[in-house]
Amino acid sequence: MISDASQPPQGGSGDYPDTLQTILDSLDALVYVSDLETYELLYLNAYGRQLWGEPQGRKCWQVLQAGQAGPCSFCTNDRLVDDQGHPTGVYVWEFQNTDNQRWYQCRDLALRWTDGRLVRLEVAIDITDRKETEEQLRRAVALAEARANTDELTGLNNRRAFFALGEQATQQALRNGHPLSLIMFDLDHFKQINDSYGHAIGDRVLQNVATKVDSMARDADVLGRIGGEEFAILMYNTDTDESSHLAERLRQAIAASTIEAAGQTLGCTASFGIAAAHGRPISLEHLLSEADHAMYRAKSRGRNRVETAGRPSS
Ligand SMILES: Nc1nc2c(ncn2[C@@H]2O[C@H](COP(=O)(O)OP(=O)(O)OP(=O)(O)O)[C@@H](O)[C@H]2O)c(=O)[nH]1
Repeated sequence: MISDASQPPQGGSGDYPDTLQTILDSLDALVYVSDLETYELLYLNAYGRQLWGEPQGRKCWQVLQAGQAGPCSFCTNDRLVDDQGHPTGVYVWEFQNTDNQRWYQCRDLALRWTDGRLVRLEVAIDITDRKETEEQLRRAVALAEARANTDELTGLNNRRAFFALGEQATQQALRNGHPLSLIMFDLDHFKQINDSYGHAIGDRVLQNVATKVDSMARDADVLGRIGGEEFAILMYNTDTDESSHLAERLRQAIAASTIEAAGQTLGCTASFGIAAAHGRPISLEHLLSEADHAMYRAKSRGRNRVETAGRPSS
């Protein structure tokens, strides 16, 4: 349409056929034309003039964007022509305007202007509302996913997430021939805390323990609350010496840690079981079962201790 015009329109002047001018000016979309080489803004419809004023021979990056000292780094001009300088067709993209911060879906096209030079025609519609809805949806999905994987009380991975992440880490360790070990622990006589002080205070004890685990484990470890008062730490690339060391430090930290509740200072201890893959093609399930047996050995040998699968008790 525009390339057929006898004169390039000059942003609302009367030298363009009235009806076409009216159509362009009544669009709820930005339409502009700029010189592909010099960036001079040759045409701006009413939508654009209302937002950015008259072009007055200025360049597109001076009028339509903010803070540009030269052609915009995100300019799509080079996508609109091929190596020989021939127009390549419509290029569609989405972009947040640097001046008014609105999001636009832009349809860009190189074409010959009335005087033969190559120009860029852009038709851009405001998609800010759609972008905001998409962003809200993305956040809601991320939140729902996080909630589905997180233990509400402690903020650690829940059992489901622990197994999902743990399975990945186990497979990876087996594939790469890396050591893998697992610490499991269960609070001692926790029922007594609930029975004596109530469930809410029991919850605070669980939160306190979770905070300790979280602060002492490494970022790469997979932590989880896998049962009521049962926790697990899967340690990638770690042998039993290292996991025993962490378990012992954790045991001591939990035993030394207290909370103030009901006018009293409350503490608890935990019993630990450790198992390691030792290069065996072992499943996470199997590893957990070995750690569980070791943990029950710790319970039966007096609690508040660490036992390792396949090693005699010390
Ligand atoms: N406060 C609270 N208690 C929980 C939660 N989940 C499980 N429990 C309690 O944890 C207690 C576990 O009791 P038991 O399995 O008998 O174990 P225990 O008393 O710790 O004894 P041992 O494991 O043998 O040392 C029960 O009283 C459960 O109600 C929870 O989310 N919050």
